[in-house]
Amino acid sequence: MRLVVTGREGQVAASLLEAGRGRAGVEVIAIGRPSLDLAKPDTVIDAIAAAKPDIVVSAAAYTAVDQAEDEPDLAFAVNAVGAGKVAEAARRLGVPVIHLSTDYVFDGSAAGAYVETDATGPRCVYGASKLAGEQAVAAANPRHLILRTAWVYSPFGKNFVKTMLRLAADRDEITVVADQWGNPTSALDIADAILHAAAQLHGNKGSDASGIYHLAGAGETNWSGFARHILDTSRVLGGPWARVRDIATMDYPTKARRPANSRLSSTKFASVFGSNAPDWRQSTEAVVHRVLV
Ligand SMILES: NC(=O)C1=CN([C@@H]2O[C@H](COP(=O)(O)OP(=O)(O)OC[C@H]3O[C@@H](n4cnc5c(N)ncnc54)[C@H](OP(=O)(O)O)[C@@H]3O)[C@@H](O)[C@H]2O)C=CC1
Ligand SMILES: Cc1cn([C@H]2C[C@H](O)[C@@H](COP(=O)(O)OP(=O)(O)O[C@H]3O[C@@H](C)C(=O)[C@@H](O)[C@H]3O)O2)c(=O)[nH]c1=O
Ligand SMILES: [Mg+2]
Repeated sequence: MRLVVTGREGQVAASLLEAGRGRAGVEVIAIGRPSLDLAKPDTVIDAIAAAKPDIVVSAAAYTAVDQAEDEPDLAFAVNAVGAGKVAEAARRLGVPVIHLSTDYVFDGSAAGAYVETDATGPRCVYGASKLAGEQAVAAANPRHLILRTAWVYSPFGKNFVKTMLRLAADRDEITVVADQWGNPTSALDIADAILHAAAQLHGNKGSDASGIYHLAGAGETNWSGFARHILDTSRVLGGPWARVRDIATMDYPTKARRPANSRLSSTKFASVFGSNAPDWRQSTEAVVHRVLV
């Protein structure tokens, strides 16, 4: 089974490349700029066809949440039009697409964890562009899994774990918002889940599991709790530590509005594919360990 993933150095792409190297019968190829540029739709079809996928994983995206407020056209070009082209490329080749989306499609006003049928209502440009991407993907290729995940971190690329470790190296105290709740998710776990689902899609060409799925780390926390667990883990391993002080969203002004609650229920993914992401604490510890050691 040959997976072609968009984005060469993104967290999910890098994690899939690593996971693929460790698995017999699985080959993972990453394609990205300049041969595949989501902002240039006419590059997409040829770049994906040339890579000869059995399954396409659409992981590349414009992910700079605050910057997107100033560049809505580019965010939509990449996350909506570009994503749709990736799904179309897969359809033309007769293969499924697994497309990554986000908790930021929700407005955050729900009391509990969001399920796939809950109403969306993005509060920021990034979230709106990703929601438009979901719709473009579903319209372009009937064989699609749209995996909404959240708060992704990994040993690769830029993420909150690395930011906290960097800040702790030269500060005694870090202030972090404690009123936005969600599910930190390791890209290493996302890669495992994608390979698991891809094997079922590939082995079972007729069955239709197409649709939206939530896939996020088990358990829940807020950004402050996440920061504290990152730094407490680091301290045990002899890495940097700082005190984490809880603040409110209004004390940490940002261009983009983020949902106060973006917890995702991963029950549907578990029941259809028989696998789930582990608890966020355990996966955080594994990633902090890899970043430090
Ligand atoms: N990060 C997170 O917290 C979350 C992410 N997601 C979604 O999961 C997916 C994977 O995220 P993650 O791995 O963290 O993303 P990253 O931000 O780590 O990587 C994004 C990738 O997209 C590539 N990219 C950006 N613009 C273009 C373009 N115009 N053409 C081609 N490639 C482009 C980047 O390439 P380059 O390296 O050249 O810049 C990079 O490889 C995305 O769809 C994202 O929206 C969902 C929830 C949470
Ligand atoms: C660095 C920092 C952030 N924060 C806050 C800001 C924000 O509310 C929260 C997380 O900060 P970030 O900049 O990592 O958040 P953000 O870039 O919004 O993360 C999001 O990225 C996109 C791609 C997604 O799809 C989402 O699931 C989510 O992971 O923590 C602090 O309170 N203190 C700090 O020192
Ligand atoms: Mg990996």
